[in-house]
Amino acid sequence: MVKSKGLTGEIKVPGDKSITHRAIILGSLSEGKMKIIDPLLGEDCLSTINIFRKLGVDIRVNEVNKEIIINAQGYRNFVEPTQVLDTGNSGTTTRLLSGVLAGLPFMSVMSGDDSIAKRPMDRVIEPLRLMGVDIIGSQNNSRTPLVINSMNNVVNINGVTYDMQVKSAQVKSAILFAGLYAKSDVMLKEQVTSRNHTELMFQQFGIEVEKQDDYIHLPAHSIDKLVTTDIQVPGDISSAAFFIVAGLIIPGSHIVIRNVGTNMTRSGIIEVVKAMGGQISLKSVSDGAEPICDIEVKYTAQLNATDVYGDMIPTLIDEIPIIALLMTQARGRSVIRDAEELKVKETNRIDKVVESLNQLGYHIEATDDGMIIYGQEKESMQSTRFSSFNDHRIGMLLAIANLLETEEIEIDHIDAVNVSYPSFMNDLRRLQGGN
Ligand SMILES: O=C(O)C1=C[C@@H](OP(=O)(O)O)[C@@H](O)[C@H](O)C1
Ligand SMILES: C=C(OP(=O)(O)O)C(=O)O
Repeated sequence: MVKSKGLTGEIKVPGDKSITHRAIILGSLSEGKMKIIDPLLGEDCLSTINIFRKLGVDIRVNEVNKEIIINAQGYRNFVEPTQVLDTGNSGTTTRLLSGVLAGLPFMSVMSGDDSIAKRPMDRVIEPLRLMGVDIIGSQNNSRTPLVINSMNNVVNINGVTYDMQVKSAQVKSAILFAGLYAKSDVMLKEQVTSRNHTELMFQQFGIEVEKQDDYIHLPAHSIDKLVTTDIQVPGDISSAAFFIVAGLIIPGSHIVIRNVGTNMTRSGIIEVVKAMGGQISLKSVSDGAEPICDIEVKYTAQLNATDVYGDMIPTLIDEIPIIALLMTQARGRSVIRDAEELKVKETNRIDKVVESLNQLGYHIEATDDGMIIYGQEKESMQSTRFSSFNDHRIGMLLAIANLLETEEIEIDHIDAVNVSYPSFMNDLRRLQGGN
């Protein structure tokens, strides 16, 4: 007997984190008033907002209407910050802003929390230096704090032709943001296509970024083409993922998740659920720059194992913790590979997912680039005291995993969920109550 009854009802998850960050950045760089509708107001996006406020941008948050209003004077009117810019727990803020700050005629210093201090920054420092940016980082240019300093207050950024070595949308975006100010074109090639929200939003702001053969092409002096616009943010599929999986694995569940962003570079979890035989269906709501769907899931008694690897990994990288739980419920052995990037997230998510699911009694093993999950093999829990390790996605994974247990578990540092989904526990309770 599982503890929870089925989750039922409708839900709207908060706005997409990646899209909200990019809208704050582009709205701040442009001139004029713009609105971000249904943004994520989680801690990571608030870190991005606070940094632009320190650069002098007028940004208001209306929590009631769920809007961010930016009244910007353009990047030329930014002021030199007098303090270290705090990126909190947000890798996206740190990496994307390293590209943005590169084009500003002053010195800025960025650093974040203990987790950010461990995350690799050489991946952005190296390409930015190739573009002529004066950026240094601690630990031999590999970690925060990052110091970005325009020589004699003159910005001099070159374009670059660059074949990316890491599978990372944050690195791609850092180069593209720096490339906005470049005096020659940027040509960027990815090994594997990562989320393309930066490219799509550049186009919404009037910038002619386009794919040329295998390269993303950004013309020189693109910053001068920026025209501000309002941005409607779709629901975050990475947040929806927790309820997609809960709906599939908790007996009696039937959930509709409204207005979720289903951009193909992000929606790998849908393909995984289909491959496993999960009851899921999508109904298109809008087919604009970022496609939006309602997603309906129903409890599925018979799920089959599947493997996840290669080009699929960037399309579901943040969902892997909760996909691993889904796989524990499937018949057979599932393998996740090519996912070494998980080791450099808020925590080492290969280790922390395996440790947490093992403690719950599941049979799962860590590998060098992923994990092996032996479905439907469960022993009793080793202890009821767990930790999110200050990683929001591990916290939410544990809260959903607990629904399958007869005993209540304790999750230390569950507040970590505020990074990407502040209303997560409330939404979960609401679905448990059936509305
Ligand atoms: O560009 C982005 O908004 C993000 C890209 C991904 O990181 P990487 O680019 O490091 O893979 C993802 O894990 C992160 O949550 C958000
Ligand atoms: C990895 C994540 O975010 P970031 O890299 O922005 O810290 C995440 O949200 O799971």
